[in-house]
Amino acid sequence: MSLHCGIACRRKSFWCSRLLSTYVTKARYMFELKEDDDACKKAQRTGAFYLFHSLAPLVQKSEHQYVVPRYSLVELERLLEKFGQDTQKIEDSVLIGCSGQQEAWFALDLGLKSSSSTSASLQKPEMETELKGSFTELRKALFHLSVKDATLLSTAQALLHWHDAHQFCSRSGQPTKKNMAGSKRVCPSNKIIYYPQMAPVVITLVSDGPRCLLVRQSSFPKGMYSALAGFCDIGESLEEAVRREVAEEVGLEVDRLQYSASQHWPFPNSSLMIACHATVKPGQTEIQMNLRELEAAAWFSHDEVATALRRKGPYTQQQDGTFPFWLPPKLAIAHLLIKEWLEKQSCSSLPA
Ligand SMILES: NC(=O)C1=CN([C@@H]2O[C@H](COP(=O)(O)OP(=O)(O)OC[C@H]3O[C@@H](n4cnc5c(N)ncnc54)[C@H](O)[C@@H]3O)[C@@H](O)[C@H]2O)C=CC1
Ligand SMILES: [Mg+2]
Repeated sequence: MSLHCGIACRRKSFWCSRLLSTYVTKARYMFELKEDDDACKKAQRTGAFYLFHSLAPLVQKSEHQYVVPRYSLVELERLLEKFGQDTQKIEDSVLIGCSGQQEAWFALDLGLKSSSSTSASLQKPEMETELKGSFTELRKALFHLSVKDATLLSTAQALLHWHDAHQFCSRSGQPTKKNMAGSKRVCPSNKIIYYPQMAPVVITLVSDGPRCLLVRQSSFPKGMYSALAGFCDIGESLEEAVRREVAEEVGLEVDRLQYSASQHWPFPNSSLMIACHATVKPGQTEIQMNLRELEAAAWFSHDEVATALRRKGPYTQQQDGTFPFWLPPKLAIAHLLIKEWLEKQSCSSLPA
């Protein structure tokens, strides 16, 4: 079936947008902006810009939630001029999304130096005063943002980070040049194209029936446990990665595997988290923890998990010196896996 609606389209666009849903129109508009530098530059005139400094997003802190300010192209140009900067810096911005009304959204880092612009990085404190906000490390800001803003800023930070780390061709050593949208970089000398990358990571909630397995790495905040996670090795299928990670980290063999959902996660670089439920073989539940990877691993009952999910932060040290047992917040896909497991447990314990 043809993707086109069959009606003559006078718009100078790749696609005819009549009769298409808002979602499809948006997807095709994004495609056009990634493919066509002129269209993307034009979209900047009516678009909105999110600002970063050295990969930390600008947020305005209010009592309950952080707000993310956005700027028009004119406001951004004025800001750069005020700080004695070349407006050419705007060419470093990357496309991160668009609204249903085709307002394109961009992200720009004012602190990072790029090979395509000669502008110096801007001073953070002066910018913060001018913008009445603060550039806050994404890890800290993420859980104070709405899900929509958190998702958008995660995408933005991951893309800005990738561009910062891929300014030179790994074959010729020459500076690479980004396209206007930032969906790729090209080496002008040998035409090699570099595309932004994500590393696939499996995250698995292992269950033995009445209990689920949760683990801690020493880098986790005190008291927090999560599902088992690990980067996929090259050449592995999703199923093989889950099996290997569980065996490597806790010395168990998984039996059945059920895919749940996936999520982009900006840390440490940019990962595609693929979340699954798995069960261990009956009677094989003895954990043999890999001490190079984990600090703790244990089986938890339905009630222990339900209590931890209800627990609200801050998770401060208790009188006996320990920290309360708590679980990743809603935004993390680990939270979804744990909640799904709990719900399944509750259903299976209901009288028939
Ligand atoms: N969104 C969520 O709910 C959760 C997300 N995660 C994320 O999953 C990621 C993976 O979990 P880990 O247990 O740390 O993985 P892991 O068990 O594979 O161990 C990490 C080690 O794998 C190696 N490694 C292999 N490929 C790598 C790559 N592409 N990038 C970085 N290191 C690589 C490194 O030696 C690293 O120290 C974490 O970085 C974390 O941010 C973890 C738990 C919950
Ligand atoms: Mg791991």
